[in-house]
Amino acid sequence: MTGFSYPDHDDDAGHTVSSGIPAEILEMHWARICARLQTEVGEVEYRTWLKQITLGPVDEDEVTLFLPTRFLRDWVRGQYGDRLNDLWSAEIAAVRRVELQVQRGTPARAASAQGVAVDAPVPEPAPPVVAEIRNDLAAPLDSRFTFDSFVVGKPNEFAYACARRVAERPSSAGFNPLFLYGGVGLGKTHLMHAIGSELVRDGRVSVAYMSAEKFMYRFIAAIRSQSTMQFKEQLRSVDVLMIDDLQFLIGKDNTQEEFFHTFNALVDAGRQIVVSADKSPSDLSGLEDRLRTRLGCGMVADIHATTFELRISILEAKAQASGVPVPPKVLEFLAHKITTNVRELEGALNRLIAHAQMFGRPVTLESTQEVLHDILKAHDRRVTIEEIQRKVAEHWNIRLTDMSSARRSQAVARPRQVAMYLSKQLTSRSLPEIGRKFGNRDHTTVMHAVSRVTDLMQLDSAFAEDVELLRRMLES
Ligand SMILES: Nc1ncnc2c1ncn2[C@@H]1O[C@H](COP(=O)(O)OP(=O)(O)OP(=O)(O)O)[C@@H](O)[C@H]1O
Repeated sequence: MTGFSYPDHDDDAGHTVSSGIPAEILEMHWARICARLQTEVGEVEYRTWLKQITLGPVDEDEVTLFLPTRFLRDWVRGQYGDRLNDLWSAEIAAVRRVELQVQRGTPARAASAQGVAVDAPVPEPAPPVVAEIRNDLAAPLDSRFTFDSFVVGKPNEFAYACARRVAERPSSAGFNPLFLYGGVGLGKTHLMHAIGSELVRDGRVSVAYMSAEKFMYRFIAAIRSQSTMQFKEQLRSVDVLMIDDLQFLIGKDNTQEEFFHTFNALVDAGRQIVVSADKSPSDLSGLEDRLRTRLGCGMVADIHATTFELRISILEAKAQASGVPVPPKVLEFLAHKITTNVRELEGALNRLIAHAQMFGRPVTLESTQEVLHDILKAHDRRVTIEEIQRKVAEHWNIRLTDMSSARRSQAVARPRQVAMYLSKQLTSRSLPEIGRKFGNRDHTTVMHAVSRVTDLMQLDSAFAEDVELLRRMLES
């Protein structure tokens, strides 16, 4: 498949001259790539590392990007080199290589939340870093998104099993189309790329993966260049068509219509379709009924919100892959704090790891709070006594009802005292109010709990660490 093509053009803007692509169009592509990266890695991660890239010359099949220091160049290459390649070639199919170069004078901003500057003396430009772009699909697949790197847990095991099944036996009855849906950053794209990579690796079938947005742009470009027949033929010649983020087609009636026909042609010819969206087919109310009906008649698999256990497993896997030791308490802390989205969780861990590597210091709970100060703040909320009770009960594995029960065994009484202590520390509730929330206990019981926990924390460092961890998790 090919991407956009541009007529020859004499550019007069000067700084980003390419072979035939107007400078303003290049800037538009670059802006779109930046916006995509920003969504993928999160605002903070983006501002810390990626915003410092500037667009250099674009030449035939090669894009040059500038960074202000060698450190940043190496970091961006290591963490985002493949992604930049993929995104550029998805924008302009002719692009084969992305070079990352150090250039004096490009803006060096703070590299960490603490404002540690990285604009140390800029070394002579190193030889350009060249990464090859794979050109086997409509949009290249991200080589990081494989089945092996996907961590499976209760919330995603069904979707994972369906994806594996399609990768093993595309077009099986009951699995066509495969419709994956779920909230933002929960792994839909990851699974689609994993299916694609698996099929392409075996060389069994031809696969085309693209976002619904890209599908629309290509369709419009084909109409403009009067090559819709060619576009249709190309699409209908693949064995597996994967369209990501289908909700983008809501309200785009002509593109929906085209997709519907492509869909029918492929399924009728026994080809596999994989689609992702943020909602189930029946809830995608802006899509035409007939399309929704067809989308829902294969296998529909929901990726649910992550659980604490899954977040821990994902963090463990990613920390291990990085080679930087991250203490379990830090992983627990992150998994408690960042609950919405795996992308953000991953971004936070990457930042910690980068910080540890940059300064040669181990990752600790303290450094985590410092380095992720802004992210944690964004996830902060007012803590309630109920929440404290729940977290403490979870931590020591007791029943929530024991927070207000009359049971006095130490296994129950101690966590209850900790919950009272934390309620005093973290909320503005009075002692009698706290007492009432713990089974109508007297305020003197709460006072006793506070002083008992304070004493114990001084005597027993492991206990103190547990309480401290809980406090950090709950703190706003
Ligand atoms: N179960 C998982 N195991 C490992 N990594 C995961 C898992 N789930 C998500 N991720 C990672 O989280 C990030 C976001 O995932 P992905 O882009 O697939 O989400 P998405 O559901 O497609 O989001 P969006 O709705 O924004 O398109 C990726 O880096 C992905 O590798």
